[in-house]
Parts: sequence; structure tokens; C-alpha cells
Amino acid sequence: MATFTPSAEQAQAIQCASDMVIVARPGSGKTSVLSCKVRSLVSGLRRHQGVIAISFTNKASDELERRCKADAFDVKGSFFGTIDDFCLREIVFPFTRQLMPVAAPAKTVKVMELPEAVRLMLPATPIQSGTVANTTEFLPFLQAALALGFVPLETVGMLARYVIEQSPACQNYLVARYRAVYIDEYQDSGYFQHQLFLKLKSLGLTAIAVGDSDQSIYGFAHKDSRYLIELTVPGSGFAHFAITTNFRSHPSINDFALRLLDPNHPIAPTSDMRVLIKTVDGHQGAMGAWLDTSIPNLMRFYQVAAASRVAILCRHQHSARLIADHIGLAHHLVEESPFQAAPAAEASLFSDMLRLRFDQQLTAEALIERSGATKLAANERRALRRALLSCRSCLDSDLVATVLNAATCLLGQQPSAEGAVELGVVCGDPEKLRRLQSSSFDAVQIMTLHKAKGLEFDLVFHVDLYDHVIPKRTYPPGQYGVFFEHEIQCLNLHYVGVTRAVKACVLMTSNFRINGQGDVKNGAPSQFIGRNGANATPIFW
Ligand SMILES: Nc1ncnc2c1ncn2[C@@H]1O[C@H](COP(=O)(O)OP(=O)(O)OP(=O)(O)O)[C@@H](O)[C@H]1O
Repeated sequence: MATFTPSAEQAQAIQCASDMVIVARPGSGKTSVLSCKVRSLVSGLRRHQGVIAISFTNKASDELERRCKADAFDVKGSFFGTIDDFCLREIVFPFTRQLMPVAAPAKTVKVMELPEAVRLMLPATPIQSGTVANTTEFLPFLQAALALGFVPLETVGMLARYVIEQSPACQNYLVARYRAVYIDEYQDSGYFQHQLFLKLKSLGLTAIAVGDSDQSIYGFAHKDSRYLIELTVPGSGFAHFAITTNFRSHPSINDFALRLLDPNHPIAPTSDMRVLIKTVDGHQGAMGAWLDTSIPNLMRFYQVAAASRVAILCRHQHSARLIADHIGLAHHLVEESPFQAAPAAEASLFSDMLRLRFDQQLTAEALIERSGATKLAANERRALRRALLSCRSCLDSDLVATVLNAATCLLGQQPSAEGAVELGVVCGDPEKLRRLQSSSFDAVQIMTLHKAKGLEFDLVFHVDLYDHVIPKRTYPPGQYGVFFEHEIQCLNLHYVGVTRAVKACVLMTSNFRINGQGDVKNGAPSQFIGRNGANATPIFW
């Protein structure tokens, strides 16, 4: 924190004490600005008070918390976590029982994991079309689930918004405990997250939203940048700030990225263009071979100190897997969870405990915080910490039993039989286990563009830039011509990919591609290549 000297734009956003929305371009220092704001507000609060700081992922939340706590700064009673964590821990679990019977201990499950009799009570209105106005249609379903101790994951936002509206005790608690609410990545907010944010503002908390509609990439999950845009409209009740300077990327990368979005963005002439393009002969397999020799060369040329500062970003997981299979350099493939059958809450708990074994940065304390088990006596907390840390230190042969024991301590009950069986399968399969290992070793990172959100790398290889892939074509019945599916979301993904790069970004295509079904197709270049005259320098070697 001591080394952060805010720019004029950043300083204005830090100083503003009212409800506000900050539109922040990639690399513009929003995490630095947010941590300054949290620290300045928290210093004036009492010990039990704090702020609510919501991030999009646990990883982003851990980073914000780490920066806020730098130099042993006391964040007092502040909450750091995702929106679902907040809704569950601070609203749903403590206050729902005042409104309807909830069997203890309550746990989260996916709708499809609920007993059929409960699922049949879902109204005709799909959950994703739920609103504050039609929440009553969902109440019989919610009551039936809660009576059995189940909180349906897909309805957490709806339930939290309902509870906060109906429970004066919940409102009083939130107002007494929290002075402000910050939500990051607001462009990927859903309807109920937006409603909850507005409700907290109406209760008197200072409300601060940060986001960038050009980085909206979760439209497929019913997230919508219009909620961010609504806050920027005059009369919305939010002061509007923009932080625009990209401190992360080389100027030629920044110009290139902005030109993709805006045909009028001027590109400064340069003899040092850091966006390059390579077309490989062959398919993704040949790309792997090309990367084997090119990555070390480019690392030397751009003075990249560690392989972990290099990323290969793909549109789809199958492409990431193909490249990983064909690359000889030490690499870490970021994969989907290996748990498919265990109930969602157990899958996430088991994953966290296994990550604790492999990731020395992760702490038992972070897992206790994340689980919401915060009101523990000192001896209970010590015992829980010990049980969790055994997952790190136990022998491989004791891993399943140790994780089950730690999960039982944290859940307050034994995990399900299905969960226990799948845990055994995952622990016995080195490939599945590897998915939970963070790269503590120095390795090139391979992941999808969605997983790269919020991250930065010195050297980025942005692959999968094919026609039919990014953007994906669609064929509306009875219409002729070229049409794209969710073209703006695809463009945003491309923009997110390019702006992850600090020193250089290599766009990649190949003249053949293997699709998700394993078929070999012609690999024509993406329509985004050369868009608006944003031209990359070709690599001919
Ligand atoms: N005022 C500043 N002066 C110099 N460097 C800065 C300044 N503000 C931020 N940076 C640097 O810019 C980089 C990006 O900052 P940060 O990670 O906070 O960006 P971000 O806006 O959260 O990024 P994104 O939205 O793309 O994930 C970091 O390396 C940070 O140290």
C-alpha cells in the first residue's frame, strides 16, 4: 500500500464519500482504489463495524482482503467474499428462520439435487425470470426446501432479497454492523444482486459499484451489464467516476485493445508493437509444438522472469486440454472441478480442503471464514484449524479419512455417502487430483478466457481466434448472410484476453482446428482479427 501513488482520476474516486459508480478500464488500478477506500472508511469505525466488500471470485476477494490488510491494517468487522457467501452468511442462515421453519443444520444444494417432491413445487416461472414482484410465486417451493434444511443455490439472491425486505431484525443488524457496500465486477451482476445492492443503499449504507461494461462476459449465466449502466445514468443517485489509464499493459497493447472497441481510438505510431499474430500450420497440436520453442524465445526477448507469468488463454476448455496435451514445457492446466456427483456444498468444501493440501498460500483460517463458521469459541476454532491443517500434512493413504473428518467438523454433520464415495475416487486419481493443485511450481498457465478474468500475465498467447469460435456463428432460420451469436459478449472476451497482457500478447490461429466433438475443421481466422484496423504484427518464424 505504501508504494501506491494514486493518479488524479484515482484520487478523485478515493476521496468521494457518497454513493458512487466507478467505471474502471482493465489495469486501471480498481483493486488499488478499492483497498484505499476500504481502509479510509474502516479507520473511522468501531471495532464491531466494517464494510461489505463483494468480489466476483474467492481468489479476487482474497486479493482485495490481502491488500486491505497490508501492513497489519485492522479491517475490523468487514466482510470479504462473493455475493453468495454474503447472502448466505449474513442474511439467509441467520434470519430466514424468523420468517419460516428451517430444519437445522441448513445446507446449500442445487435445485436438481432436491427431493423430487420439492422440485415439483417450483412455479411455472423459471428461476432466472424471478423478480422482487413475483417472489411470492416461489415461496411454497422455498418453504418446502427450507423445511428440510435445503437452501437451493440458484435462489440464494432471491431468498436474501426477500428476507432483508421482510425482516426488520435483519435490516437492523446490517445497518448496525456495516457502513458501506462495495461490489466489484458489477458488469457481471445478476438481477437479485443489483436489487440487494439498491436495498442496502436505501437502508443507509454507502453504496459503491465498480465495473466495466466492456468486460461483461457472463451473459450466458444471466448476468447483465445494463445494471452497471443504469447506475451511470444521471439521476440514478450515484456519482459517476471513470478511471481510464491502463497501468498494466504496454501502450501498444492498450491502443490495440481500445481500437477493437472503438474505430476512432487513435493508435500512437510505434516501432515496438507488442501485439503479434501467428498462424500455425496444422491444428491445436501443432500450436503446442510451436509454443514449446517460441515461449522460451519470447520470454528471453521480453525479459519475462518466470514461466508462471506466461499464459495460454483459450475460448474453450477442450482447446486448452488439447494444447496442454501437446506442449512439452512445464505447464499448469486450470480445469473444471473434478467433483460431479457430490452435492454442491460438499464438492466445494472437499475442493477447498484438497487445495489447502497443495497451496501453501491458502490458510485454514480463510476456509473457516469462507464457511461462515465465525461464531466459534476459541477452543472450537483451534480444533477446527487443526482438523483442516491435517489435510495438508497427512499421508496420502490417510487423505480421504482426514478430509472427511475435517468436513464433518466444518459442516457439523457427516458428508453424504455419495460425497464420500466421490472423494475416494478423486483422491485415488492423480489426474483428477492435479486439477486442484495450484501451480506452486514454475509453469506456463493454460486456462479459458473466462478463468483469466481479473488476472494479469507478462506474456499472453491468445489462441482459438477462429471463425465459428470467437465470435460463434449462428444460422437464424430463413435468413441468409453472416450472423454471430452474442457478438458483443464475444468481443468483450477477446478484449479481456488481450488486456491480460503486461509485456506482449500473441494472437494465434492455425489453418485447421479440432472442435469440441474431436472433428478436424478448416481453421479460418476470426472476424475479430484486424477489426477496426487494429492490426497485429505477423510472426513468420
Ligand atoms: N497509480 C498507479 N501508478 C502505478 N501503477 C499503478 C497505479 N494504479 C495501479 N497500478 C498498477 O496497475 C496494475 C493493475 O492494477 P490493479 O490490479 O489494481 O488493476 P485492476 O483495475 O483491478 O485490473 P482488472 O480490472 O483488469 O483486473 C497493478 O500492477 C498495479 O500495481
